[in-house]
Amino acid sequence: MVFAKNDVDYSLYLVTDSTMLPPGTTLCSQVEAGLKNGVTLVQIREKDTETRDFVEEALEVQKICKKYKVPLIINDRIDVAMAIDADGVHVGQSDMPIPMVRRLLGPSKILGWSVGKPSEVETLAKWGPDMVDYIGVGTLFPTLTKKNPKKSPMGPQGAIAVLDALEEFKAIWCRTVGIGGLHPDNIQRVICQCVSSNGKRSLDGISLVSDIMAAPDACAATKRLRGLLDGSKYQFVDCKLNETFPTTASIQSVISQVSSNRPLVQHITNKVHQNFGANVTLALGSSPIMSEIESEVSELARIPNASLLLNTGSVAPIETLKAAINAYNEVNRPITFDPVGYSATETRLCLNNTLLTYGQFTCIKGNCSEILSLAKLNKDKMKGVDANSGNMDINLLVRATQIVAFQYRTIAVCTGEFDCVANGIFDGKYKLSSGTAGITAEDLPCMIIEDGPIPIMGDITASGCSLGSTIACFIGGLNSTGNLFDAVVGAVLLYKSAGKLASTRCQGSGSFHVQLIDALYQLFHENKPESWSASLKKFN
Ligand SMILES: Cc1ncc(COP(=O)(O)OP(=O)(O)O)c(N)n1
Ligand SMILES: Cc1ncsc1CCOP(=O)(O)O
Ligand SMILES: [Mg+2]
Repeated sequence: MVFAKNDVDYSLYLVTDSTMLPPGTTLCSQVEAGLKNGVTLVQIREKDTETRDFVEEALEVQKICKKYKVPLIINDRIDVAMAIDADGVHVGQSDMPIPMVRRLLGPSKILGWSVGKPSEVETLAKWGPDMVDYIGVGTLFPTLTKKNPKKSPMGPQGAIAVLDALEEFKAIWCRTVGIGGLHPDNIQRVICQCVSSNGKRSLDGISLVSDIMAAPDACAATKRLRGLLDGSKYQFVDCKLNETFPTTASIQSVISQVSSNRPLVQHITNKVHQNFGANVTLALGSSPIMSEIESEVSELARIPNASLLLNTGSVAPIETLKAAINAYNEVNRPITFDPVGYSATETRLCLNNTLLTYGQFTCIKGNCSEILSLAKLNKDKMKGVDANSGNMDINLLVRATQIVAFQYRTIAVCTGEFDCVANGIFDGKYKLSSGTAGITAEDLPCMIIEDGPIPIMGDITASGCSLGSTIACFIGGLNSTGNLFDAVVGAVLLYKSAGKLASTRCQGSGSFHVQLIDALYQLFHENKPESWSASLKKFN
């Protein structure tokens, strides 16, 4: 049986490994369970098996694949593939060179290549459409299955760079599967986020080993994976995610919800911000808890209207941060991420990037330097953690905010003399292969909030961090019918107006701290956004 290459379904690609079989299962029983429940492509990968045994196993698996009319790919071993007339081969960067493999296999067989960086895409594009049919993009996340991996995990952002390269070098024919550490808790996020910048391409599927091969119930495991792939809606917070633009009326509704729901806002933040953040949270009718205790994050996340603010100014142990992200993602509660000093040092860059690949954030906020760095649009290296405000070009900042929102599938906030808020959530929708149907970052809804310069805002500590507290209160306090974009824009509008009001009432930076809390308290409890001083306008 020869499979037409355009008919290959890459959506759920099982790679075998008989070293992790649970008791009472066999290589063939796990493969058949997968095929019965939605596996669409199989690769036999037996790294430590003698050739004779490998051939016999491959023939057994081939029989089952034929029964379900699913192609069988052989890992590494071109000789075995030819010997049993398999449907294709997968090789990596250190295996036999692709042109040789293609010459041995002939033009009709499926040929897959492991790709981890754009330069490898450039090579396959130069070879043209008769060489590589699909690429395994990874390793996405840490995994114990592949021994001594040569590269560190690339995360969704690394996969986006590969997808962008396929578009840049016009390898339109080439299909893609993500691989490495893929499990139900990250698959939807990967498909959602891994979209090329031109919006035209997302992964064609996911490839995995242990989630099925090590599953005591491979049928159930496969059914769960199939459901995630076909779900097409990643609801990572339990709020309405539509694309309407915020108004003062909708912001008034948000404040009413926050006031009645009194959200619990867990702060994992820097020491300087803790006290002020707690007082800002209280002023906004919410309940702060400054906890960095790993063992209680799951319990806190399950409290009604719980909301997490993760500020990496001075960090809790990374395992605590990861546990918190997991806990809030698991129960679909919002996380506001403030990557303080994002790329100011290698340490902060590594920490923040690790966390950014680790979970889904409802809102990512930063000053203009941090957002420009996140969007890879920063010209000079960040210095310290202060915003390099200067006379920034509004178009550049809006573009950067939209790129961050698009790439992290989040609501991005860029703070400075004027604030930008862009909505990259796409209503939680995702689709294999065709990305966002051509919608790009610059198409994202973006709001500008202005109230003129408030220089004294930069003369106190934790003013930027406390906008994070405000956002966390607003998105945490929403009803399930609440609108996230309204909530984040409302938080920014309130904070900017309160800052302006406080600056007119204070005698210096000491009293500004107090006046800012009073102004937040007053504007929140009055709840008359139409009378606030800051202006709200659509950018596009
Ligand atoms: C679908 C898919 N993607 C990547 C790999 C890894 O192949 P390779 O880099 O050759 O490493 P080994 O699998 O040979 O250890 C794969 N096998 N399948
Ligand atoms: C073969 C391979 N190539 C890159 S990661 C990997 C193993 C993936 O295994 P798992 O799905 O169990 O993480
Ligand atoms: Mg290999």
